[in-house]
Order: sequence, then structure tokens, then C-alpha cells
Amino acid sequence: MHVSIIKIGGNVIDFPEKLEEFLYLFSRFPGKKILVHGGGVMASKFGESLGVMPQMVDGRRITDKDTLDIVTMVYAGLINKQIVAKLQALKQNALGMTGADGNLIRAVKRPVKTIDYGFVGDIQEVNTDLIQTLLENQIVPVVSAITHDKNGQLLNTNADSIASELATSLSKKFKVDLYYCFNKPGVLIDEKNDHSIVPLINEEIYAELKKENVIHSGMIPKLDNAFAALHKGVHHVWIGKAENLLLAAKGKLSGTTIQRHRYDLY
Ligand SMILES: Nc1ncnc2c1ncn2[C@@H]1O[C@H](COP(=O)(O)OP(=O)(O)O)[C@@H](O)[C@H]1O
Ligand SMILES: CC(=O)N[C@@H](CCC(=O)OP(=O)(O)O)C(=O)O
Repeated sequence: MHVSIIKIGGNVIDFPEKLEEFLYLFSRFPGKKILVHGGGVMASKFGESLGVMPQMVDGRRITDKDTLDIVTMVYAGLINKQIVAKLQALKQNALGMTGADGNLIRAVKRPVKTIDYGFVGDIQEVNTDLIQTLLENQIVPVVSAITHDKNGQLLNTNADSIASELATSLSKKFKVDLYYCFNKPGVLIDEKNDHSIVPLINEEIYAELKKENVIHSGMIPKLDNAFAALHKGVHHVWIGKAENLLLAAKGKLSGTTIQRHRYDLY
């Protein structure tokens, strides 16, 4: 089986017409597929409206008890169910899940080192048998950024990490491609210039661009997750604009392809 894992970020989800367009393209995406979604932008706005201010460190949300309740309501509730309903309308048999549903993703609360992230989960195990059963029955899993520790505690886990870990675990059984869709057309040399796409990136280029601060903030965990997935057996990793998803599926260069080393050939 060939499985595609497609991740959509909060900057697209927050714009209803962009989300609608993306979900239409996702519904046309060929083969077995899983949708992983974040929703960080909406969670921050919703939290602020309730007086809970967002606190991010290295692209990760510090998640206290109130924040955990908010992200659970926003990711596992509102966003997940809206996406599922829209995909059902597009004739996709979507099934919305958190990591707790069917014990899909077990995580541990991140140990406190220099920073206490609170209820943030690091993924330990993925129930690949469950995913296989769903995919074999033509069901499209829609996975939100909430995991659990199997002792009754929900945890907040970055959606890029969920996509990477799902891809890595499934790659032990299947050929897996990973697509990170966001609001820019790929990794850019100049963030303000959509034409400055880096078509291929390897760890050497990544290190240089990071040093020069060309790559920063949310793009760092995204690329770390992308390289980790490639190292652990994922076949192909792509980063690009949500609206270019189908071009990417056809192998047309429309965003950034991640390569392990300088001389890897895709
Ligand atoms: N070199 C770069 N090219 C493109 N985006 C970059 C770059 N460096 C940093 N970024 C930032 O990374 C962000 C994407 O990360 P993030 O906000 O976590 O994505 P998502 O929308 O998937 O959650 C972009 O919106 C952009 O502001
Ligand atoms: C621990 C942690 O940082 N969790 C993320 C999960 C959501 C997410 O990743 O959303 P985007 O893909 O839209 O950024 C957060 O709460 O922001």
C-alpha cells in the first residue's frame, strides 16, 4: 500500500475560502491518504478572547490546564468536525480522530528541562494497525493535534510532529509520502518574495540558511520533522502551498522537496 500523509496548518485553516479550496484538492488527491491538521492561529485567537494569552517557545505552545482545554475544544472539536463535515460533502468518508481515539497516538508529557511546556506530549507509539484497517475500508482519517498518555491525560502535540511520526511509523509497513501544506509556496530565500523558492533542500543547505536566519520560527520545527521522517524511512517529503498540492502529487516541481544529502536523487 502507498500512503500519503498531508498536513495543513493553522494559517490556511483560519481562512474559510482557502480551507474550502484545500479540502477540495485534498478530496481529489489520489490513493490512500490521511489528513493531519493544526489550528494554532485559531486556538490563539480563541484563547485571547477568553483572557488566556498564547505563549510559544521554539514553535511550541506552553500548554497549561486552561490552554489544554482551549486547544482540545478548538483542534479536536470545532476544526476537526468542520473539516470532517466538509470532506463528507465532498464524498470522502472522513473520520475525525485525536490520538486518544482508538489509542491512535500515545505520547508522554514532555519532561521539564529548562522550559516547562506543561501538557505537551512527545509521541511514543502510533497504532498503525488501526490506520491500516481504516485505510483498507476506504475511510479517510482526519487527525487533530491532540494526543493522550493512556492514563487519562490529554496532551497537546505539534501537528507537524504528528504528521512526521505517523509517516515514520507507517513507513515500516508501507511506502509513505509526506506533504506539508502551508501559506507560502515553499521554503523561501526571501520570505516576502514568493518566487524565491528553494526547490530542493538538504541538511547542508538547511544548516547554512538557518545560520543566516533565512529559515526561522515555525519553519525550523517543520524542517526538523521533515528530515527526521526521511531519515526514518519516509519516501518523499514536500513543503509547499496548499493550492499546489495536486501539482506536487503529480511530481511537478511546485514547492520544496526535502533531500537527505547533497547527492540524493529523488
Ligand atoms: N525561509 C522561510 N520560508 C518560508 N517560510 C518561513 C521561512 N522562515 C520562516 N518561515 C515562517 O514559517 C512559517 C510556517 O511555519 P508555521 O507557522 O509553523 O506553519 P503552519 O502554518 O504549517 O503551522 C511561515 O508562515 C513563515 O512565516
Ligand atoms: C505543542 C504545540 O505547539 N502544539 C500546537 C498544535 C497545533 C499546531 O501545530 O497547529 P499549526 O500546525 O497550525 O501550527 C499548538 O498548540 O500550536
